[in-house]
Formats: sequence, structure tokens, C-alpha cells
Amino acid sequence: MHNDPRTHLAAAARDFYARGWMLGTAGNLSARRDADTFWITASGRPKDQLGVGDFVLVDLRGQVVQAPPGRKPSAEVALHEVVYRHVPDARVIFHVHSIEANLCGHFAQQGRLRLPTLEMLKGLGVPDAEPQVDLPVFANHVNVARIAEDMDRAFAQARPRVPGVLIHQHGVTAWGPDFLAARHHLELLEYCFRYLVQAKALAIGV
Ligand SMILES: CSC[C@@H](O)[C@@H](O)C(=O)COP(=O)(O)O
Ligand SMILES: [Zn+2]
Repeated sequence: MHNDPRTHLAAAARDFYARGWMLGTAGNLSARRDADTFWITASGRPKDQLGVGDFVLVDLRGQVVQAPPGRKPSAEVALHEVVYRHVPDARVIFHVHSIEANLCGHFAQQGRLRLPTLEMLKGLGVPDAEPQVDLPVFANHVNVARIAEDMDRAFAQARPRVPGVLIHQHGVTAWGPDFLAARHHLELLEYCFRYLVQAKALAIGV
């Protein structure tokens, strides 16, 4: 039970809820169980109170493999599938709704958000001295399958340079090879978002 990914996902959800990133049931988290399947949060559950009965096992085509009674996979499971299919070393995915991520969507141009040239981008795998890195920003369709199609098409052309994407007026999705790396990637992106919002408020060019 100690190494059950569901326990780690529930702990991450409590942490992110406390940071204000998963309020009102928002967001969804997943972790690969093996090459073909991953655990994902059940839809509509309070993210500060998840137990092992709040996770659904699905395969990479979105088929439910195992679900506790009355539980359905996250409505956004298709977005997790796209990431797992295209990014072989993604084993954990965190999707949260922070205020700063949503404000930053408004700073995007042509579907890309230029990240600030911060030392911390090294933690996102960008070692350049003057990093010029864009985060992909996808439109938020009511039909989640349409967002997944857009992501699938974009990832097929080029995987994002950093381990994350933004969905406009919705939230951020970050991933990593393990729980700690995925959390660090999410924290670093959220740091960039806070930086951009505050820089804008102070009218500082980044
Ligand atoms: C608070 S509504 C948010 C949802 O519409 C959705 O965007 C979300 O992140 C959570 O959906 P869920 O089906 O619980 O995984
Ligand atoms: Zn969402």
C-alpha cells in the first residue's frame, strides 16, 4: 500500500488543494501503473479528501480497466492519454487550475506563452544562457475530445520543449518521470506564471 501510486496521488492532491490549485473539485492527477495502464482521479471528487476508492485504472485508449463502484474516470482522461502516448518518460501527470495559470493565458500569442528568461528554467530541462522558450497554449473546448485532438496533433509535430502545456482559461498540465519531478515541473511553471503576472502588474518587460 505504501508504494501504491494512488496513495501518492492522494497526497499530491491534498498538497495542491492547500495551495489553492484544486478548489471545488478542479483538476485531475494520474500515474502510470505499467506500460499499458494508469491510475487517474475519479471525476468530481473533492481533491483534499481522496482515498484509494477515488481512482480509476484506465488504459492508453481510455478504456476503464478497474473502477470502484460509482466512480468514473476524470472527464479529462483523454488529455492524460495524449501525454502518455507521446511522451514515453512521462509517468506522472498533474493538471491543476491556478489563478496565475489562467491569467497567463491572456499573455499568449499565436498559441504560445513565452516563459521568462529565468535561471529556474534549468529545472524544466532548458540549460540555455538566455532561454527563449514557449509553452504551448491550447483553446479550451467544452468538448474535451477536441482539446485532446488539438494536443495530439501538436505533439505529433513536436513535443513541447518543457514538460507542460496550458489550456486557455482552464489550467496547466505538467508531467515528469516520477512524482517528485512532476511536482517540481508544476511548481516551476507556476513560479513562471506568478512571475509573469507580477511583472505585468509592475509593467516590467520580461
Ligand atoms: C471544477 S470543474 C473543473 C472540471 O471541469 C475539470 O476542468 C477538472 O479539472 C476536473 O474534472 P474531473 O472530471 O473531476 O477530473
Ligand atoms: Zn481541468
